[in-house]
Amino acid sequence: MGDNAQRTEQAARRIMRMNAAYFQSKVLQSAVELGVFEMLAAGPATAGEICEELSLHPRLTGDFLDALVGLDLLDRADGHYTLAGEMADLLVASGGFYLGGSVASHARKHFRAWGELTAALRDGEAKSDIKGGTDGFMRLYQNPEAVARLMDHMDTFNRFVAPKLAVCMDWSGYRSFVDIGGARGNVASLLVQALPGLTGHVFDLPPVEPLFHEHMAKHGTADRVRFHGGDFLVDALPETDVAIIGHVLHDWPHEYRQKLIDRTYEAIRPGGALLVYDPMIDNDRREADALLQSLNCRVLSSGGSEYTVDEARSLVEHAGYRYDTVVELANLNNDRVVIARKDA
Ligand SMILES: C[S@@+](CC[C@H](N)C(=O)[O-])C[C@H]1O[C@@H](n2cnc3c(N)ncnc32)[C@H](O)[C@@H]1O
Repeated sequence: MGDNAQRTEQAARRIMRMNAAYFQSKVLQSAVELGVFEMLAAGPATAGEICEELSLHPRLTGDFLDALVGLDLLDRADGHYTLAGEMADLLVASGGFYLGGSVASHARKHFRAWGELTAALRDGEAKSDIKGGTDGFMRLYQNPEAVARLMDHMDTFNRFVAPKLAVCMDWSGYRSFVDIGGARGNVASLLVQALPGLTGHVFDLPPVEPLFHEHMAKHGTADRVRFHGGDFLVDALPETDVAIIGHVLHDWPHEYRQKLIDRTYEAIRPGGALLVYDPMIDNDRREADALLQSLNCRVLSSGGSEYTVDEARSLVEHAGYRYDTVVELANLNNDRVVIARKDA
């Protein structure tokens, strides 16, 4: 084959891989939804046993299970399927670190919304039933199953953020922080454990409070972190040395982002700091991951999008902060944290 033909074939292969990348996502999501990993965590099983236990159709079961073997999620020996190791362990709810909540959230919410990307690109509308904003979250909090999925999904990502926030700046002069939109307090809880001198506050919508208390009790941090219920665009934020806003700004249009950052400036004591983290876009707008993440925000919430580091800088400077630095967290979704200072 000539060079040209080879290049064409390689390009075609790349396109076709991209085109069918969702096959893998859907096999993974169905395996989680059907409970394949939970069942095999209890012990090996044959295709027939899995088919019967999970009420699958015999015609599809073999290909489905063997595809999971091909994707290194299951093993097969002597006609019995077992979990393949570390990746499969992350999909078993009773294991330490569980990614199944996040996978389920993608199956139910993200995948449907992304299915309408073409329409969204034309009409600019979010394609999930929860379109973001305070009302969107309040509607979501009426559905306990959806809330549980959202909390699991958020904690999947933020559990790797907290240890990095603990070392991204010198906290020694600070005694308190407030995590604004801090949900059930996972970041706050991990942060007070990493930084023993610190008192934490979480500010979130009132329906989150019971989930917060449950989470603090589970993690033994109830005496170190306090919950404040309210609307962060309207109600007074607690006075603090450090404010954290993570995975929040990308749900909101520019004017609301600015309003929230302005409000933190009022709440932070002179000499304090603001930490903003999100999967920010590089200033050159070339990194595909953050840009795809931005489209994800746009199909899920009206007015949501990722933003560049320069845009974050301009938000904090406009509020009166001194921009300090940006730190790459190199975590699951490549968050960047912008650190801004309020002069003493
Ligand atoms: C995507 S989550 C981010 C959670 C957490 N900061 C993290 O990094 O995983 C957004 C949070 O903002 C909260 N939120 C949304 N609108 C709010 C509002 N108007 N006032 C207070 N909290 C709000 C939601 O309840 C939710 O917990």
